[in-house]
Amino acid sequence: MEQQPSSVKPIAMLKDELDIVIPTVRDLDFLEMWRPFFEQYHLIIVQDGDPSKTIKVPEGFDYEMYNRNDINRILGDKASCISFQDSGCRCFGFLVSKKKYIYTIDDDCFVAKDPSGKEINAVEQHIKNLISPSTPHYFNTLYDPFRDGADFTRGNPFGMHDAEFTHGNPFSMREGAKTVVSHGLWLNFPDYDAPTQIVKPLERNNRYVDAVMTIPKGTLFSMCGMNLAFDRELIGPAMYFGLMGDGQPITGYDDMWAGWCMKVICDHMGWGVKTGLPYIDHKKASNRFENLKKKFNGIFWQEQAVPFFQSVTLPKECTTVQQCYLELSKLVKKKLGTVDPYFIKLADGMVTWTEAWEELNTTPKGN
Ligand SMILES: O=c1ccn([C@@H]2O[C@H](COP(=O)(O)OP(=O)(O)O[C@H]3O[C@@H](CO)[C@H](O)[C@H]3O)[C@@H](O)[C@H]2O)c(=O)[nH]1
Ligand SMILES: [Mn+2]
Repeated sequence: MEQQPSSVKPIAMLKDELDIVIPTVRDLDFLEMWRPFFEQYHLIIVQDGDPSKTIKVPEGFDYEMYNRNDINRILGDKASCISFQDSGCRCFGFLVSKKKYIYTIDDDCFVAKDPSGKEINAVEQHIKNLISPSTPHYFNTLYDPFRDGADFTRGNPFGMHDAEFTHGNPFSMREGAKTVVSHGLWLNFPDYDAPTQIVKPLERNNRYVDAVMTIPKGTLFSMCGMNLAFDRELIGPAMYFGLMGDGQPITGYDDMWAGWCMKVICDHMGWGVKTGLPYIDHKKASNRFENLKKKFNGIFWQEQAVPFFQSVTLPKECTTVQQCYLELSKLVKKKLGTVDPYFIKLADGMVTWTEAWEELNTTPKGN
C-alpha cells in the first residue's frame, strides 16, 4: 500500500461532531501548543469581561467568538442567567453549539505528557471515554472494564436487567451504561479550593494515574470545568454553570453546581460519568487570596448544598433531562432558598437556562 507522506495529517476523531468551548479574558496564545490536537475542530470562544477588549486568536483556527454584547443580543432578558466575570460564562458556548459533543478547556491549561514523555491528546481520550460504556451500578475494581487489557472482575453480575435504571430500556450490567460525561484531570496545579491553596501554596500534582473510572451511582463529585467533555445532545440541558461572578455573592462554584445537578440526573437516567484520563497541564492563573475573597460563601454553603443533592430523588414521571432539571430547580428553591436568597435567584437561573436551551435548540414545530 502506498505510504502516505508524513505531511498528511490524520483525521481528528469526530472532528465534525465536537465543538471546543473556551471561556477567556486573555489572548489565546495557549492554542499554539494545542494546534496539532485542536486545529481540525471548531472552537467556540466565550469572551468574558470587557467586550470592547480584542482577544487575539492565532491564525489557522476555525472559531466563532461571543462577547457580553453578543450574549445580551442573542438571549435578550434570558442573558441574566449567564455569569459575567466568572468562567461559568462558558455555558453560553454549550447553548449555541450544534454539535453532539462538547469539550471545554481553560486558557491556562496546556498539553501534558504521559510518563513515557508522549504528548497527551486530551480531546481524543475524552472521545474514547464518551463512546465506551460506563459501569455506574457496580464498581469495577479494575476500573474501566472496556479498556484493552482489562475486564469485569469476578462477581460482577452478567444479566441483571434493571429496567428501573433506564426507564424500561433493556439493560445488562456487562454491556454497561451510556457515558455522558468525561471528567479529565490536571498535572501541576490541582483543582484545590482557596483555603487549601493558601495552606499548601507549593503543592503540585505530579502523580499520573493511568486510569479511567466510572463514578458510582449515588455518589457526587466535584466537577471541574478546566478539562471536561460531555454528550451535549443527552446531558447538555443540565450543564448550566451556575450564576456566579459579577453581582453574585459567590464565584468559582459554577462548574461544581453543574456537576451536582448533572450527576443526580445521570443517576436518575441510568447514565454514566467517568473521571481520570486525560490529564492536562494546569498552569494556574488565578490568585489564591482573590479566590478566598470571591469563594468565601461557597465554603459554607457547600456544607448544605452537598447533603441536599445527596438527598434528592427525582420522580419517575421525569423522563427527560429538561423535566428533571426543572424539578431540581423547584427543589433548590424550596430546600436551599432558606439557606440564602441567592439560591432562589439560582433556581430561577436554572429555569431561564432551560427556556434559553429550548429556544436555541428546539426546531419550531412544523419545520
Ligand atoms: O472572570 C473571569 C476569569 C477567568 N475566566 C476564564 O476562565 C478560565 C479559568 O480562569 P483561571 O484559570 O484564571 O481560574 P481558575 O481558578 O484556575 O479556574 C478554575 O477554577 C474553577 C473556577 O470556577 C474552574 O474549575 C476553573 O475554571 C480561563 O480560561 C479564564 O480566561 C473568565 O472567563 N472570566
Ligand atoms: Mn486556571
